[in-house]
Amino acid sequence: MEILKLSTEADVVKALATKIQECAKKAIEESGVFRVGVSGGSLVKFLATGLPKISTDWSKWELFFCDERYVPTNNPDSTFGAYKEHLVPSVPLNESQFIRINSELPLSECAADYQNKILQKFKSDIPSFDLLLLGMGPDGHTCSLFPSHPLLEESKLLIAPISDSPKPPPERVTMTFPLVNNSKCCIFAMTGSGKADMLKRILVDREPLPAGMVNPKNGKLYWIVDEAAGHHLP
Ligand SMILES: O=C1O[C@H](COP(=O)(O)O)[C@@H](O)[C@H](O)[C@H]1O
Repeated sequence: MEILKLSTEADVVKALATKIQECAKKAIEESGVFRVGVSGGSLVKFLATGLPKISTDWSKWELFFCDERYVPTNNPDSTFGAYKEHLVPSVPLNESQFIRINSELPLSECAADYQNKILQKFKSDIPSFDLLLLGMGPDGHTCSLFPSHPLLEESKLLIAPISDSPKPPPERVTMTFPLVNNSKCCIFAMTGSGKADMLKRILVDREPLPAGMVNPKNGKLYWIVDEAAGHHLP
């Protein structure tokens, strides 16, 4: 694990974009495709600001969702909707490069359908994403994996439905730890003092909270934080 503590949010955005560019280059050279999982929340703004400045073969990108809210794309809570509005207009990505949930299916079918879409792309039992871009809520959740929730123990499903998310909206689909921790690289990016206490609990006190359970077994893990978020970190 590597922690990059940088001065400002602009520095975080730049360092994040650089790491993504490196990961994409490596993946495209090795396999001709870059498969990346994205999260929602504040990460959307970081990517919409940083990614237009990188150099990459955008046609080789396939984008998946670490978690997605079970709402139609035109709902303000939709993570795909946020990328469609804030990222897609600024980079040469087509909407078809985003592998999305079908929110017209019942929730549990929607999760199973999304898992199948991922399995078909990877053609392996437990896919290994080139990169997962993760956020952390002030309660320590990542993806839609919340503290003390039974989904933290999920061992069979790679993509699970959740209907009792403590953060609205309550219905979502999410990657589970067997999938997250099989990725080649995970990067957390966060800024602001609202994350500082939880970062200390996870990275210094090592409390077993969801974001602290991200630990790719054969991959790399980076935390990129600004001075305010990393206030309690050495
Ligand atoms: O609800 C969610 O929250 C987390 C954290 O969001 P942030 O705004 O605090 O960065 C996000 O990573 C996740 O994808 C999203 O569904």
